Amino acid sequence: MSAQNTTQETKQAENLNVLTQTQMVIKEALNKLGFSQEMYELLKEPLRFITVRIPVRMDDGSIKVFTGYRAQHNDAVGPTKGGIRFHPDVTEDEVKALSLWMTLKCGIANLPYGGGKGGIICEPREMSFRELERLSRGYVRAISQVVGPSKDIPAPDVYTNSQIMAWMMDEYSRIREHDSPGFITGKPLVLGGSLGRDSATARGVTIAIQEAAKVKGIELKGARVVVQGFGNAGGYLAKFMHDAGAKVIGISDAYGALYDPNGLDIDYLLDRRDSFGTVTKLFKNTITNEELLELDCDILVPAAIENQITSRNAHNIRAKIVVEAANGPTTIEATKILTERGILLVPDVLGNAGGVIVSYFEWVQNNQGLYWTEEEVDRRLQDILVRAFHTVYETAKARKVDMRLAAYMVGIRRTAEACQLRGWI
Ligand SMILES: NC(=O)c1ccc[n+]([C@@H]2O[C@H](COP(=O)([O-])OP(=O)(O)OC[C@H]3O[C@@H](n4cnc5c(N)ncnc54)[C@H](O)[C@@H]3O)[C@@H](O)[C@H]2O)c1
Repeated sequence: MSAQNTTQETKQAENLNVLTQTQMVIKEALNKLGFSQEMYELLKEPLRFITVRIPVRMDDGSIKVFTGYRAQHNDAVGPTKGGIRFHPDVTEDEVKALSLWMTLKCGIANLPYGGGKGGIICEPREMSFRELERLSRGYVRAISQVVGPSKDIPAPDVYTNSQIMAWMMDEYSRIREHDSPGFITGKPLVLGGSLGRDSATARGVTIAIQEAAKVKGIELKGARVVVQGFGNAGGYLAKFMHDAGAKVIGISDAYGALYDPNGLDIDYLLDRRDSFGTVTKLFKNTITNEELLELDCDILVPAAIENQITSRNAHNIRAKIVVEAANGPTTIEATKILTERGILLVPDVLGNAGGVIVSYFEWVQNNQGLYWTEEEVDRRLQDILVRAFHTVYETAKARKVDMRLAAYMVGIRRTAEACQLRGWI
């Protein structure tokens, strides 16, 4: 058998379905915590999942019908919470997996929420501003019965932003006939957004990197950092790393990657980036995303999409720390390989929880009508994430499990207990 065949078979054998991968780890986490098989049966899928059809009048006068989803994983702890993704590759399983991850994040950060998530199959990069507005409003009309400030609270995700949140909030407020800022988070500041929400995910990733670097004895000043994805999460993160004195030697977007062993000019790249996080198209000397991931560096941050580190390339990763800003960038198989190789992996449900934590702060501020300073937001975020990092890290050590399984154990426990206390299981 040729080496090429073996690689292909390994790839085929590896489970790349994000939902079934997540279910496997949830099952193991519940087992380790001593919960029953029935608990797994309840938590392996969202409690509620709806599919909607959204007719949109396009600029040329035609009508296009889009498919959207909303998943509500579990509301035993409180209302469900999670972003809305606009992407051509959105699938039912992806939205479900994303909602399960939101439950885990809220559990790790101790927020009074369960997980939710939404998505629309569309190509926003090819739609006009007005078409995007009509699609956003149409989605809210389609899901308005099952969402709300004390039911299910959406937020931004891939290819959605504060403008889209503003349209959605406006549509919901019109339907309900009263102002409802607490319906959605990630809003512009003048519409009840929170200071620090835009950069919250990257701030959280930065805190996780700082704690992981301490554990690994790596000095952040001068550390070589590679970031895959240059959108909301990756762009801010590259900037924060640069400002902390680290050397950002590689960044990428959907079209390619840039590499400079002496450090890239992040401010310049952010300046030239478009609203979809694209910048590499402007350059000739690009490398591929695959090459980027295997660069010699201290800290690697996948901040784009799923299944980027798999059994195919995990042996070639040269970073000492991998912090997942994206959701689901590393497969279960690759997690094992990285852990065996002594690479410290900070999993998504911990690494990128900063987004939902500051979304929670935004919702709290909307509910109380009293707004906080950016310093207060940052201080509270720091407190929660430092505690969460060490809880997960200590669990991994004490239970002799990898960081992902430890994070799942910490994250799922509260929801499982709440289901028991409510008498559901
Ligand atoms: N924004 C948040 O608050 C938040 C919170 C938690 C998790 N996340 C996760 O972080 C990741 C990125 O989200 P974002 O909000 O920064 O999205 P974004 O839309 O702002 O940016 C996405 C970036 O990824 C790049 N990209 C897209 N497809 C790619 C591919 N195939 N290969 C390489 N790069 C690709 C894009 O070019 C862009 O630079 C997602 O997994 C998202 O779920 C985001």
